[in-house]
Amino acid sequence: MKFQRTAIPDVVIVEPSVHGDERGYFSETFRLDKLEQFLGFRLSFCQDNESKSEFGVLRGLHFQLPPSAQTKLVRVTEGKVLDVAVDIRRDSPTFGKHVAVELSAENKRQLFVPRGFAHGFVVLSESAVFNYKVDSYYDPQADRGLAFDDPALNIDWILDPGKFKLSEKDRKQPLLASAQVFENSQNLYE
Ligand SMILES: Cc1cn([C@H]2C[C@H](O)[C@@H](COP(=O)(O)OP(=O)(O)O[C@H]3O[C@@H](C)C(=O)[C@@H](O)[C@H]3O)O2)c(=O)[nH]c1=O
Repeated sequence: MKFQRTAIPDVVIVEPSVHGDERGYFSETFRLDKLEQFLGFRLSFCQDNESKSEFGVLRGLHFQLPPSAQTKLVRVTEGKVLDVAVDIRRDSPTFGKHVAVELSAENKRQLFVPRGFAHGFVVLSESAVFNYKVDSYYDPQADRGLAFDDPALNIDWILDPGKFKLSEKDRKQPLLASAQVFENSQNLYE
């Protein structure tokens, strides 16, 4: 299992090892000990999620505010997506910047998205199954979002704008400038 920091170092690409043989392959898709050792802090994932979406579906950008902030470890088990994490920790040198990584069933890559980030993805294949772990339970009161097409974020979502399929909620998410964000990144993992 390999870990690779991205341009925003707190966001990490995880690449599980794949052991192929004549039967197919075997892969450890999650190792808490190795992840914690790489990160240098403890995690406690408590909920697993799965969604399936068709081509052009864009889910995001989403986050939960403290005390329900969520770390996400995300992967794709069918199809291909562009996965995006936006730093919304106001005191961070990369506030408003994002990381975009292609995740697919084929490349088996995972993205570690820490608390303090907004997260979203767009489906680039006919359909995609998206699986992820979170370390805080779903809390609708704390659920917040950001407009995926906020010019201040400048995210290249690859597809033509007319192709996006969004939920009602995601069609009216606020711009970063008016959104409630994470004011203090120091205590996010206390
Ligand atoms: C996220 C979530 C939703 N739900 C319910 C609420 C609603 O009825 C239905 C669909 O919810 P949403 O429209 O919020 O689902 P979705 O747009 O897939 O939301 C997800 O998007 C990605 C990008 C993320 O990063 C996730 O954290 C999550 O916010 O599922 C739960 O019961 N538990 C959950 O953990």
